[in-house]
Amino acid sequence: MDPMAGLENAPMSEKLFAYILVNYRWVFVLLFLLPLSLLYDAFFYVRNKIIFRLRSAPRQHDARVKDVQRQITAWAASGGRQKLCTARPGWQNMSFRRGKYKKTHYNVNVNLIDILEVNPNSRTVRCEPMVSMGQLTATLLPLGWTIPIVPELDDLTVGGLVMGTGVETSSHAHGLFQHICESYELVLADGSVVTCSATENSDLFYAVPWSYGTLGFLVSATIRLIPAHSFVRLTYIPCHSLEELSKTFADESAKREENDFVEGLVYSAESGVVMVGKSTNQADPDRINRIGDYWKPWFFKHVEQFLKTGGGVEFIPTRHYYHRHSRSIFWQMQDIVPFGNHPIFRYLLGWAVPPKVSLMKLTQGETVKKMYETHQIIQDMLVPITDLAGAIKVFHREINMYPLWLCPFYLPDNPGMLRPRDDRSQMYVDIGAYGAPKNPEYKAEATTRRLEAYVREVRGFQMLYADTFMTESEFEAMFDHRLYDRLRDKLARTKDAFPRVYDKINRSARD
Ligand SMILES: Cc1cc2nc3c(=O)[nH]c(=O)nc-3n(C[C@H](O)[C@H](O)[C@H](O)COP(=O)(O)OP(=O)(O)OC[C@H]3O[C@@H](n4cnc5c(N)ncnc54)[C@H](O)[C@@H]3O)c2cc1C
Ligand SMILES: NC(=O)C1=CN([C@@H]2O[C@H](COP(=O)(O)OP(=O)(O)OC[C@H]3O[C@@H](n4cnc5c(N)ncnc54)[C@H](OP(=O)(O)O)[C@@H]3O)[C@@H](O)[C@H]2O)C=CC1
Ligand SMILES: CC(C)=CCC[C@@H](C)[C@H]1CC[C@H]2C3=C(CC[C@]12C)[C@@]1(C)CC[C@H](O)C[C@@H]1CC3
Repeated sequence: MDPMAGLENAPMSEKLFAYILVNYRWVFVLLFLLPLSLLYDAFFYVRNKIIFRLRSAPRQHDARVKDVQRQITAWAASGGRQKLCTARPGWQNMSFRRGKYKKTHYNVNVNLIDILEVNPNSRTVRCEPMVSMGQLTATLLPLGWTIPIVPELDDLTVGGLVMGTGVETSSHAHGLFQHICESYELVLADGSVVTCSATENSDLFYAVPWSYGTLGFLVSATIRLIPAHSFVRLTYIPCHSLEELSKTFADESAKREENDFVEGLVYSAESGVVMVGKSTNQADPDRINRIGDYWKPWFFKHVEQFLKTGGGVEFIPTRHYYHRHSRSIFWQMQDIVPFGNHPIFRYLLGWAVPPKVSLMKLTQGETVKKMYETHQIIQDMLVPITDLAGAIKVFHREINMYPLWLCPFYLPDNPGMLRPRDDRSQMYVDIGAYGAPKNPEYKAEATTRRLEAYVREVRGFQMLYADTFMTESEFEAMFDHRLYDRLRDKLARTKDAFPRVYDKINRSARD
């Protein structure tokens, strides 16, 4: 990254400071953020153990819901002039941005952080909204269960994934995070508590995903469980042309019964590796690879080798597979600790990484933030899988940056914000771009706007944790607001209480 960009006329001392901040950020990360991250995790580990022993969470849930209701009553009693949002501070969420609205809206504390019930009979797990993916896999796997989609990264929360979205490499079979949820319990703007599912208050059930907390507060979600296996048998298929890559990826994604996981990493305009996984309890001991062990190379670097060696098969412990990109935060760690994948670093300090995304966000300061805004792209664009090759060409032209993450997902023709092209259930692919574009013409706003226009043209979607530069009418062309608006008209006080989605996610609403 060029730390001097935008500082051409600044005093020398300021330029030097910016240079150190950006290029030697790793010193601060190693000395402060890693120990802080460890302390933070250790605290919650002990806390969860105690709560689990006391079995206290289910008893406390009703009281916690009443507390959310009480806050809404207090808001109404105070005149209800401000709009409502959750009180979760902006630095804690899994996005580069913080909502400016947190400072102006009425903050409702929805601090519900426990797993309420693991029910093997109904094959469901009931979670409060702040339960994280790391917490969920740590709890469920030892019991022999898992949820069908475990979105990576560890700190993603159930609430954020329901109100936003979640996607993972099992999504070609199971859909998005919303599609594995059986019901939601919400506190609405009039203070009432409702439960919704595909058969009860179904309009609300289908309107909640992608509503970004603008229809009500989620206080619990019931999520489907499937049996967990010990290993993922992962086959690496190297591809040496765009045609081969997109065809292999689409063909493997279409095998919804056969393949439990499908993922692609694109390493250049003409090469990539498609990975196909199958859950199993039997592993060939000679081919077990515990990729999550701290001394192991970063996963995306490991996968790249298969382009040269010609493919292979490995057995990866399931939890290691779920969190395979966590240590390297996909490939963002290479910009933060440039020598983070060096064997000496891995053996000495690999056990302490990654630093928490939230703490990096909290401590990044204006200079680093500006560098990321100008020189990095963090985007996920969702397009019909039939457009994959065309989309990779567009990404190559616009950003010329690798790796790109490919994750297929099945989009059923359900009511709600996300209508598949031609109103027909079909396979989509999430193309994730995280890093510094190599195209010298890259301009954050102009380039992202061109990518957004392309995605609208092919009837795709943009993930909204990322920066969006769409106007409101472009946004409404991408997302179907009919059911959402009907619900906002129908549910008492909702329009007064909550902003519209666009008001929360557009670029000017976020710092
Ligand atoms: C029937 C049942 C009821 C429960 N009821 C409650 C309850 O009322 N309240 C409550 O709080 N919890 C409850 N739990 C969940 C319990 O708190 C979990 O065990 C806890 O969330 C994590 O367990 P652990 O770390 O001891 O798991 P372990 O199996 O010991 O952890 C496995 C590994 O995961 C790692 N790990 C642990 N947490 C994380 C994380 N967040 N991110 C990344 N890695 C992690 C650990 O370091 C360890 O290496 C319940 C679980 C069950 C099965
Ligand atoms: N693998 C993946 O699929 C990845 C997904 N993401 C994205 O990250 C986001 C999730 O991150 P996370 O940090 O967990 O969530 P956030 O705190 O970012 O929350 C996302 C949205 O959900 C709303 N929300 C959260 N909890 C509740 C609740 N209990 N009731 C009502 N509204 C709620 C928030 O409202 P408010 O603004 O009022 O707080 C916010 O608008 C999602 O948007 C997801 O798409 C990011 C990386 C990877
Ligand atoms: C798998 C999917 C769908 C998305 C993954 C997105 C993540 C790679 C990004 C989401 C939030 C991003 C942030 C950073 C890195 C990339 C993400 C984790 C930083 C940690 C980069 C360094 C900055 O100083 C702070 C950023 C916070 C958000």
